[in-house]
Amino acid sequence: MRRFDSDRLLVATHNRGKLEEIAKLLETFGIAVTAAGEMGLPEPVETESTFVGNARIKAHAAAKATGLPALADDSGISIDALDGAPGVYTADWAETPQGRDFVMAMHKTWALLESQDAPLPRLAQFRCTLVLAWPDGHDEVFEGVMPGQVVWPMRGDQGHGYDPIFQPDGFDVTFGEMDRWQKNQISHRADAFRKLVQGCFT
Ligand SMILES: O=c1nc[nH]c2c1ncn2[C@H]1C[C@H](O)[C@@H](COP(=O)(O)OP(=O)(O)OP(=O)(O)O)O1
Ligand SMILES: [Mg+2]
Repeated sequence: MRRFDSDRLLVATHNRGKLEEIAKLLETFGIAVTAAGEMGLPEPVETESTFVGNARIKAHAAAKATGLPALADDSGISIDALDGAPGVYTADWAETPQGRDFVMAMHKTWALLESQDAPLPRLAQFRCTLVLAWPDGHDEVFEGVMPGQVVWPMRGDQGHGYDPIFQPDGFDVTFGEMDRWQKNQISHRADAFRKLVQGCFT
């Protein structure tokens, strides 16, 4: 495993909610973040059907374009009663001609569960795959998971994406109701970051 040895890391995401969480997670280790958007890097098309495949596309595109190591996060929610959907397509379910609409996507998700009469609790996992890529093509992969359930109605406005309908195991609040930095200590992203830090920063 290759060690990352700098006080600044390029993060290949165009999602502001994710970026804030990642910046906070890295701050703990004295690492500042540069976002791909700030460097004018384009958002690559995510053509793979796995989290790791799409994280690799994003991380390697940014590393190649800049000559710097780059970190990408591909994530999503997998719902048991929907055979793991939306999964890799979590962001796609929110796409509209006007941009992403997560409220619409959450309605769609719940309506689908209702139409299938899915039993309660509606078990689900948030997953996060991190890829740290170097310009020479080498990379490291780390995966995190947070089990929980999809709930309705939507609750809370603290987070981003599908946070208002995801209640993590062991809590009676949704990610959307949780203090953002508390979420950031227990989430799928935090789980993957713990492994990244163990593998590459220490
Ligand atoms: O902690 C989370 N809390 C709520 N929702 C979340 C979370 N983590 C991922 N999600 C959802 C929304 C996101 O849109 C999609 C991931 O899609 P994904 O392609 O990995 O990210 P993205 O397109 O938003 O940004 P980018 O690819 O530039 O990193 O899953
Ligand atoms: Mg994306």
